[in-house]
Amino acid sequence: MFVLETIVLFLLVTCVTHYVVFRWKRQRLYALAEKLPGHEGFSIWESFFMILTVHRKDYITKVLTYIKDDAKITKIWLLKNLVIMTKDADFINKVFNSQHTIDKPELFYDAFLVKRGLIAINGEDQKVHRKIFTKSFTTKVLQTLPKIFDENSKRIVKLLESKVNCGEFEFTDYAGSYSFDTLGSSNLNYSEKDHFKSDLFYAFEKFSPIMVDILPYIVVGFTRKNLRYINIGKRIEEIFKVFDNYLNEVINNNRKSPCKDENKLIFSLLDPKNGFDEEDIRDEFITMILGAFETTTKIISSALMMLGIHQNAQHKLMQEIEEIFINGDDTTLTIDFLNKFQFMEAVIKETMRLFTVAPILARKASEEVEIDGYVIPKGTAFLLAIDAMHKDEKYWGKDANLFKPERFLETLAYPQAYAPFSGGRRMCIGFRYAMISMKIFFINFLRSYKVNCSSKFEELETEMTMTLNFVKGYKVSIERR
Ligand code: HEM
Repeated sequence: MFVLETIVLFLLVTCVTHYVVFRWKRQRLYALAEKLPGHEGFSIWESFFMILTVHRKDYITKVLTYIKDDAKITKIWLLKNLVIMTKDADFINKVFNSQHTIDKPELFYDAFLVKRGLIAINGEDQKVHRKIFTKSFTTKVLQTLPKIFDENSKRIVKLLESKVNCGEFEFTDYAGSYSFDTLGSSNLNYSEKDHFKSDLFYAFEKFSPIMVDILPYIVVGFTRKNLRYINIGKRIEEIFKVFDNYLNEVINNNRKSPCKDENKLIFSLLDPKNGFDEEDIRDEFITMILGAFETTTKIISSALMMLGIHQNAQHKLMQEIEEIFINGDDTTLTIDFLNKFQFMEAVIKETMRLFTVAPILARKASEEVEIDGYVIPKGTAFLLAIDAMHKDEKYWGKDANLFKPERFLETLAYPQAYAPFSGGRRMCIGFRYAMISMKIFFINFLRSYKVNCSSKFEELETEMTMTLNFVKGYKVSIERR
């Protein structure tokens, strides 16, 4: 009996000591958090309760419902983590541009499972990786892309012939194949194979929903290693097997006939001078495809749905395309030539505003930092609600929820309220690349086909996971011009 009492007492004293030390070490965090506006009583138990009761698919949406409309920022506690949420354009831009909020919080980004990839990597390593990859996205390099993208898009346009007058079909299969091919043939040297609905294509398609599924596990401290024993972890391992097989194939091919173009990402990844180890190479390879694949695919597909629904916008865009080509312009696709398509650019920008493919971005305070008069404790995570900012009437007017590309032909009242590619030092490295690839796709596609969509704009339902998706898919029908 005495032994049992001693053990219980010992455990009790250990727990209390741990708790007291834990609280003591975080004194300043609690003191500063106290002064921040927001949800006061979100205890550890409530956080657990939310994780257990909310469907994973609605996890992010649920957290965002705590954003207070009348406050610039709203704090919540997610377990032991202090999180600040905001949809305020000025605050968001200050976070983008502060040198103390460049890092990404592991709390959310560990779910990407690519710790060494540019999307999740932090600190000095981020600067080194970003510098190395920037040379693949310079204007000089981008100028070589239109020719490659022209060929890629013409292949997809040809593939689409089988869908003419065949009713509605899922467009992301085709847009996805295009996004895949463009990256493969321009930067990653995996173009020899046709990736239309290949294993690799499907592995990437499955990867994004899985990241949301594992988010609650990551928040409570699971890693890829200990997830392995449960079903979801097994699914992850299967996907990574496909990634690894493919990467090995690419590496072996490049060893046999090494890529000589030092501006290509694959060259930088495999160049011993850059000192990337196996994990760096794998995580960057996946990051680049992940960064380019789903984003470009979803924006191309949503923009075509918008054109199918808003036939007047499609008509206006066709007029622009015809005028530019008929006016005797050089039809060699160059960046200067693409810059002439102003209405097309407006359509793409409006689509990215309404259907922000990365609806929430996150950052972490690597130091204690003052932003807009609030002192934010070191380690705080920021959830930046870009999608909500993009639809806020305060910035976009009463018609904020309507598809109106023309607004981008005028000077925006609040340009800082638009950030589909994020901002500051972590802004999308491929944003110009993406615009070139999307414009070329639309030129070749729209010169061949008219697009229709039977969905009603007001009835389109979206769901917010790591990315924003249409619940019923991206369905359009096409007819020949
Ligand atoms: C419509 C197309 C695209 C959209 C809307 C988009 C959007 C974004 C956003 C919002 C971020 C910031 C993510 C964050 O802060 O967590 C990002 C980062 C990134 N994107 Fe894109 N992206 C697009 C296309 C591309 C393409 C084509 C590539 C590559 C060729 C690419 C590669 C990356 C990479 C590597 C990052 C991480 C950058 C860093 O943290 O330093 N993206 N993208």
